[in-house]
Amino acid sequence: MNSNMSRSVTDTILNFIAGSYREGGDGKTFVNVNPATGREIGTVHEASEADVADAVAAAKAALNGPWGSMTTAERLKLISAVATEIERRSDDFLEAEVADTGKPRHIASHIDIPRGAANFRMFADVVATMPTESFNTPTPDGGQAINYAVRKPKGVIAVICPWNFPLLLMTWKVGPALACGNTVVVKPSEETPRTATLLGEVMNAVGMPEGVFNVVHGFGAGSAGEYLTSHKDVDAITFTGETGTGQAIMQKAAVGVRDVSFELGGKNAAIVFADADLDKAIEGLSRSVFLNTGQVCLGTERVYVERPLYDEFVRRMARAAEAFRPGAIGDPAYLGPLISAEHRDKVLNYYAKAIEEGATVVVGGGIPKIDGEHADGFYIEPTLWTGLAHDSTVMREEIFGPCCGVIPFDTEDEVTALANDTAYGLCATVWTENVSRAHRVAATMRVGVCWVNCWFLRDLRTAFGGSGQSGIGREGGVHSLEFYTETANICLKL
Ligand SMILES: O=C(O)C(=O)/C=C/C=C/O
Repeated sequence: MNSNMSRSVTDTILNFIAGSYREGGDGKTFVNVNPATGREIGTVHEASEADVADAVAAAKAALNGPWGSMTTAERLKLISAVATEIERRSDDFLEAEVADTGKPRHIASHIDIPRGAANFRMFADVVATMPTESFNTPTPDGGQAINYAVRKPKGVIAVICPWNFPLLLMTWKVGPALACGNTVVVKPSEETPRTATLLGEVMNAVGMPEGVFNVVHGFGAGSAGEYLTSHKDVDAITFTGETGTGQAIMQKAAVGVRDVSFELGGKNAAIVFADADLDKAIEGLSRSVFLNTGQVCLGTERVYVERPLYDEFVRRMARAAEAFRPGAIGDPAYLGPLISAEHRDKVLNYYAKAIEEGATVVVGGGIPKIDGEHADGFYIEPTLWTGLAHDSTVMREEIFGPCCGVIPFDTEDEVTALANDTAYGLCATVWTENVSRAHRVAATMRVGVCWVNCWFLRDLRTAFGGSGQSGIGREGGVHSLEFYTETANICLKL
């Protein structure tokens, strides 16, 4: 499946069930659009309820078949082979990801695709080296017993993944799920079906038993996502996306008491103290606000700057925002499109709301004028606001676009209260050269991840996830094992 930006024909994107590609049983399809041009470039076949049932049945059969009877070493060898095959086909994954998202090629080639391979390799290592526990237990009769733990796969995992880092976020779940011996049924976002579908070719190429990895397409109510999350043979559900969708999935998971792992929305704060290294803070925050056109769950949308630095910070951040060139494909400063016209309308509504709420638009605020092939792409201006109240809608609700509001503060207590004044709790960044203050303030942030003088620096072994309405559970390193395995204790009387 090779996609290029100026395609005339459209690709056919199929479901992948029990090792084979298939159209949807109900004959339903939906269009796949390239956000950089606004043009249709594919036809996606929706999985019917029967197709989803077939996928779950194939996943269950694999658990009770060749996959379940494989030794850990054999299983991990296959997982590592998947990573190698993704790397061998990185160009195909790059084309597919860029076709679906319109994101700059350097982001997809440096972040999305390498993480696709890393997420498999990482968890093969974790499972291979992860110890369990055992205890020598003196018994009341003066004898001994041994207690030891064993980790078992949970079973069939439903993986519902988002459109902003499609391969990265799907494999961040599929990697540990398979490494721990589970099987998966993946429901990619309807906006970005390509790389998950392409991964099926990789699974077949390495000889993964059929049914271990399945992909079903669909969107909205009464479709694949709903069939999957309510299927009685799905043992657990992992999801990354908006908090509202998470709540709906959680209700489905309650039937049958299935476990969930959620990475949800955020309204991440940055705190910039007057003693911060301003070059570092501007470099880090211009990435955190504008990378992937602000479509990053870990991105920053509210910045608090200590008053003495405030004016200089706003000036420097404005320059950083102006340096981006929406729609200028091939230009190093290229800023990609938002994922869809609907999402751009949502972000534009917040741009209008900001004006209503008294914002000063320092930079941006609208749709850029773009000629030529990308005139109909879903581009938007990178935007910087001052003058917004901390409790304004724009400073409280997740926008998921290339924009942020900047607010001055005077004391450490004031700013930690402001940063924590949110129902979310995904991540935060703190910028200061004062080491004690860095540790102190980072520890007070009610988030899952706090970066100090950096952003999106990822060690895949660390605990990763959100507090409050930003999620449930932690992914990364051994933390993923808590969700993808059931630990059993065996007590043996000697
Ligand atoms: O880096 C990761 O493992 C991860 O999950 C990134 C999430 C980005 C969400 O937008």
